[in-house]
Amino acid sequence: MGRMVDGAWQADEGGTPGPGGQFQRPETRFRDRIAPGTRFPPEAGRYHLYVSLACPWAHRTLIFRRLKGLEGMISLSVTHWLMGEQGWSFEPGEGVIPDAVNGARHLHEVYAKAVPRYSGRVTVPVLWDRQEGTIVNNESAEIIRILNTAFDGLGAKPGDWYPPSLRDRIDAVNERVYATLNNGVYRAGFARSQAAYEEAVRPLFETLDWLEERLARQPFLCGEAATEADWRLFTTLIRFDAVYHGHFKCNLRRLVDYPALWDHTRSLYQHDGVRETVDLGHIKRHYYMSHPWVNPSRIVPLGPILDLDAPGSRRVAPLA
Ligand SMILES: N[C@@H](CCC(=O)N[C@@H](CS)C(=O)NCC(=O)O)C(=O)O
Repeated sequence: MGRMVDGAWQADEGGTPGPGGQFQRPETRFRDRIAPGTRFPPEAGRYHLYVSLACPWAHRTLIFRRLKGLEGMISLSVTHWLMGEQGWSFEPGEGVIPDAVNGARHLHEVYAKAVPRYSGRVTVPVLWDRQEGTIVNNESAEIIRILNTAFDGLGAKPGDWYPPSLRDRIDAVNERVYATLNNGVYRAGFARSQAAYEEAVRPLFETLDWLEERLARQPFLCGEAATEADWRLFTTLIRFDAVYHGHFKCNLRRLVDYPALWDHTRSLYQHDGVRETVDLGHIKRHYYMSHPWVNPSRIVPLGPILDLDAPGSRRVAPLA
């Protein structure tokens, strides 16, 4: 891992822990929107998405690109699974899509093109604008909102995954799921003290219990329709038994031990085109090989065996 300081790459070991050994996630830097009449108007063929198939935050944006049928309008690069000394790269490998826009070998070159003296972390996802030659946004929560509506006038697939009538409910679920689960798995896995680890794992499983109870009563997190909140949960849960349970020590229970959550995960996985966005090979190799301070042998476990194709019972559709 590493970071940029004044436009130059510097290797490090995954950020600075807090005083109690807690993992601290830094703020993202590029926060613009795509909207008519702005510096970044909606246009087919203008924007490019950089993702890693391993990363749950980038995975959200890949899913929204698919849900909204934007493959023909927004081009894609996929990094190599290994995040090594130089950070994310486009070294050849199975599933890697090289950077045809900027010709970068490493993602940090893309950040340096946007801001030559950039200081900060070099993360995926990145939404790039070919015309201005810069980064529009590198915050997944915002990129999925952009993809959800910005291209609707240009022929994106209909469907609002963040409908006004459900926003309060979606925001409330997102807040808890982000703090204790999406980011909670990292707080557990990157903790540098026993106390920091336990402080992360206990609320994480309280949230899983709370979600299980909710999904036993209703098909989706905010009621009868699937929403953004379900997709934000999905990208963490699809990685749960394969990496967070072992590599990040989130092991009080497995996802498959929660019948409703496991059914919900499979239902989303089986929704139109979503399984093609899931690459457990990239996911497992990335985590087990990229964090040598967590897994010094870099051995990638063979299991678990997961039957993701066992039929899920929920009919995934946004609010009509
Ligand atoms: N807030 C960002 C977080 C993205 C993020 O942390 N991505 C990780 C991969 S899972 C990354 O690229 N980390 C590299 C680093 O921190 O150096 C988002 O949600 O878009």
